[in-house]
Amino acid sequence: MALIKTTHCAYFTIPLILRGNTAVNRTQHSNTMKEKDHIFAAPIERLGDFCFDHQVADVFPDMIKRSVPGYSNIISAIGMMTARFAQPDSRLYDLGCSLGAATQEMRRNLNQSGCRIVAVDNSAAMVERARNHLAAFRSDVAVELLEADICDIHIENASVVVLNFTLQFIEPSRREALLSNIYNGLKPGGVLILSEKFVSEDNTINELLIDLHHDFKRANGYSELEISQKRTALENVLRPDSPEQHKARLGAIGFAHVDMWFQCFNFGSMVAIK
Ligand SMILES: Nc1ncnc2c1ncn2[C@@H]1O[C@H](C[S@+](CC[C@H]([NH3+])C(=O)[O-])CC(=O)[O-])[C@@H](O)[C@H]1O
Ligand SMILES: O=C(O)C(=O)Cc1ccccc1
Repeated sequence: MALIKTTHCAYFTIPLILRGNTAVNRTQHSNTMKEKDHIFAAPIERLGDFCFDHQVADVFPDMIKRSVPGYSNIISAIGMMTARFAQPDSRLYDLGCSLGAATQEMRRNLNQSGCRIVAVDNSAAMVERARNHLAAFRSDVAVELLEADICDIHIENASVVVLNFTLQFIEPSRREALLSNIYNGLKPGGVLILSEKFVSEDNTINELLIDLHHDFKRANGYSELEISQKRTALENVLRPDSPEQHKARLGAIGFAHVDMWFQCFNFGSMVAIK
């Protein structure tokens, strides 16, 4: 198999996508939402850091479904929590919205008047596709889609804030300020839904959960090469905290109630209420 050289991004310069054994020119495929993730299928000679570029955005629904245990359950529960926690005339935030899966579920379940959803991502490729994706559904709920760094936006009048597998990509030294900004922008009784990949503080359990996650990926058709190359590409950019670290930080910021509501292997979701 041919080696694919890259520069900064793990796959930045790859001109082709692979479908089974066939290399296909990307421009022939406009139906990006149905692309299968083969990004790490071929050996990559100089593996750079993982980033959310056009290549990832094109395969993202397939990638996240096959890589994150519980992802679709979490998206459904975000809808359920929206129905419970949304307050009239408030804002709902989807921070690191990617293609807008959580935004769309919030929108479908919103049962209060005068609300607006603010969906934010700093990847131009994601925002472009999210705009098309969200435009495909009929809804009376206003959605503001911003291409911005979630650390730079002002959060206000919020009843629901979603960080669905986004905080893990934020520089660790900036996480506390971001969460404080969210806390300050939440109304009393408002909720933060925080989904993350976790590291376990017990080494044996940590290794077990990582192995089980890799089994999950194997069961979803990823090869050993795909698993190991993606793992390397993610090393410097996805830095997980432990559930204990998350709980302590959210409590110290001021959240009145914090707990894990879902966990599968080393992935899970927490709820924090102001
Ligand atoms: N500083 C930042 N500012 C804005 N966006 C950022 C930043 N850093 C990373 N992102 C964005 O956060 C998203 C993380 S994916 C979220 C899935 C989605 N929530 C979903 O429910 O489908 C999770 C994953 O791929 O594991 C990407 O779209 C990044 O561009
Ligand atoms: O695939 C992984 O190993 C993950 O940790 C999840 C993931 C999913 C999509 C983009 C980046 C990481």
